[in-house]
Amino acid sequence: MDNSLIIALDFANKKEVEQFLQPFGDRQLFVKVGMELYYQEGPSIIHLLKEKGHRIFLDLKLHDIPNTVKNAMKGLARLDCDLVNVHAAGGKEMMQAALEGLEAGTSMGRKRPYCIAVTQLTSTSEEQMNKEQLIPVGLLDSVVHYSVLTKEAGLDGVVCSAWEAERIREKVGQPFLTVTPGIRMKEDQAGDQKRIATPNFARNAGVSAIVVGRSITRSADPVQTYQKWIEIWKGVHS
Ligand SMILES: O=C(O)c1cc(=O)[nH]c(=O)n1[C@@H]1O[C@H](COP(=O)(O)O)[C@@H](O)[C@H]1O
Repeated sequence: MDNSLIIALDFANKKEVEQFLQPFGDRQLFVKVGMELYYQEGPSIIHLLKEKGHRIFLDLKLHDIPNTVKNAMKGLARLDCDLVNVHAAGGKEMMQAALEGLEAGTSMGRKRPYCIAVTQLTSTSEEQMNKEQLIPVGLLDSVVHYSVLTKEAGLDGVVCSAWEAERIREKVGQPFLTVTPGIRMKEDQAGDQKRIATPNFARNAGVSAIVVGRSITRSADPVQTYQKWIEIWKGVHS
């Protein structure tokens, strides 16, 4: 998992995914399938990506009562992805249930997928969190609090912004994954993301993996853009 650049395949259907991946040839990538794509294509998109040898983060952000999450995770485990996630706001019992489900659904002899929890979405600002969620603390404190809860539930790490990763490591220790979306080059549009950081910043903050969507998928030459991102992320141009 460490030092991965995960490409968010936020596309409407399988055809768009194939068009995007075609110029990458046989190159094996770490890709993320989120709700936009999974709700349209279902398990078949996972089978297709696995056949091509890609590693997969299945990002469905489960958040429901523990029993429902447990049974849903049991089914998702059978897809044999590398990484899945839940919302930490669902609580410790729900997160423990997610793990139980994953373990129950993982075939004998296989390793269960890593399971991480979303703390505060990278599209959330401190002001929004205070006013809309009525959480009366600083955003960093909320993210660290959810990270501690996630660790106590036995999960493998969190989704957070690069700004919180160092503090989480100090508080929670290792091993604990910090997977960070909201990554942008200086010249990129932030769009709906509020807590953004550059790949250089993320690397210096010691995050485990970055998630990059539109900066690569919507670029004029995705293969070249991906290559540029990889070089910066891996520190070739640092
Ligand atoms: O769980 C996620 O992957 C996720 C959590 C979060 O807090 N913020 C976030 O942006 N994401 C996902 O990461 C991707 C970011 O995409 P871009 O903003 O296009 O780079 C999207 O697929 C989001 O669904």
